Amino acid sequence: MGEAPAVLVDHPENGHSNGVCVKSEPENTEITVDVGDRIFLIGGNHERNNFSIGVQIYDKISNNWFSPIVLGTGPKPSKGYSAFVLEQGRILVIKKGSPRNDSIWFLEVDSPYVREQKKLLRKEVVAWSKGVRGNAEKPIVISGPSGVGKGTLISMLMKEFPSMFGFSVSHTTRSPRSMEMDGVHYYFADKKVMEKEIKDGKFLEFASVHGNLYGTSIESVEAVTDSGKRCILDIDVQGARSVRASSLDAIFIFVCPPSMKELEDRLRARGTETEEQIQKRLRNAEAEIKEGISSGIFGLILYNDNLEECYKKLKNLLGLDGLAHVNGVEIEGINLPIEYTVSKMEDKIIIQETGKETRNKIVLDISSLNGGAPGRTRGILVDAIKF
Ligand SMILES: Nc1nc2c(ncn2[C@@H]2O[C@H](COP(=O)(O)OP(=O)(O)O)[C@@H](O)[C@H]2O)c(=O)[nH]1
Ligand SMILES: Nc1ncnc2c1ncn2[C@@H]1O[C@H](COP(=O)(O)OP(=O)(O)O)[C@@H](O)[C@H]1O
Repeated sequence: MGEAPAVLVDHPENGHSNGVCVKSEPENTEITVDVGDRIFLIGGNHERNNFSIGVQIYDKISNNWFSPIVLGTGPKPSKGYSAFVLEQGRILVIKKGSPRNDSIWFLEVDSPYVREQKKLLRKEVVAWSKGVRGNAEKPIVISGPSGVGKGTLISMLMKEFPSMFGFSVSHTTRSPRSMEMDGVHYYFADKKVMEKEIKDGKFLEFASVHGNLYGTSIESVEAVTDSGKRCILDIDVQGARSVRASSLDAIFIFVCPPSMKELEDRLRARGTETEEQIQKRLRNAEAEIKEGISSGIFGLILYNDNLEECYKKLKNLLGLDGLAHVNGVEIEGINLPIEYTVSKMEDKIIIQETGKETRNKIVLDISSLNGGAPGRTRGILVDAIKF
């Protein structure tokens, strides 16, 4: 490997590290990407092993090839690749013929993380990070009036996806219900102790709800995140407002009842509150629903009429059934067509199906990427257009 490859790089802005479009031939098992003084060869016969594609670097100044340390779990070899150089020292790699949860990857070549690792390891370093659609891994805040079914929906989600979700256990000064366990449903706290901890900055948010103090400790959320799970918070509208103003980048779902009468029936049927408590909850419900719908805090509103249908919709919103609504368009994962051309226009990657009468166009919006190696790169928005 003593010379530069016959480059299939199309670089109208030669020498710039941003916005360079690289074309891939349909069946290229490798791709070269030009970034400043370097050419990155991704894939090809230089695979690290069968499990992850390899990366080689050609240094234009010294005319030398070398192998960097490749951090992270990279993509498996594929039938072909397309690649684009993005800002912040990363290369977007689109894999051909891959399952939809494995088609978009980022090779970080000069990101802050890679620069830090280079310093630490005193070697050339690149790092893989898988691209994740939308906000798939953000914590989920679920609010709604008492008795609407938040707890029921959350239990269903945790039961079906036990390794995926973790519940943020709140603190409360209310008394436990007969089936509730300390540390599982709530931390049942003494008011004075909880107030002191709030003062000490241990809480992400807190609120007085139906006459009791409730709050989410920072520790509760961190414990879930540390275990690698996606955190679910069941908190009231005031709490949701505080979380929105905090640094926690969450998605906000508000659950509405089909009617006030149905809400009342559910609360009574649950049989966990006294008549007085039920009346208080119902009085508060109207204001909560009004605020939930009109405050702009909640990006997603669910109507819990038929439980199964509502649960299905919830899974759909969270992308758990392979379907997700993005800008009102329903599409299935990032399922790339078999034959396509790919191009980049500013912050959008346009993948256009070829060779068929009905051609699908998929647009990946990469304008608000976040995260990255050593974790996932999040924030890809996907839109699909049929024409
Ligand atoms: N702000 C805030 N609200 C919470 C927290 N934990 C629970 N809540 C809310 O407090 C309200 C009462 O909860 P709970 O006593 O369990 O009664 P339920 O809603 O009738 O099941 C609900 O709206 C919960 O969403 C919390 O940590 N912070
Ligand atoms: N869609 C639904 N249809 C009928 N009953 C429901 C539905 N969703 C929940 N329930 C019932 O309503 C009651 C209140 O639900 P729960 O999950 O405790 O509400 P929340 O946590 O919002 O206070 C429970 O007895 C639950 O079984």
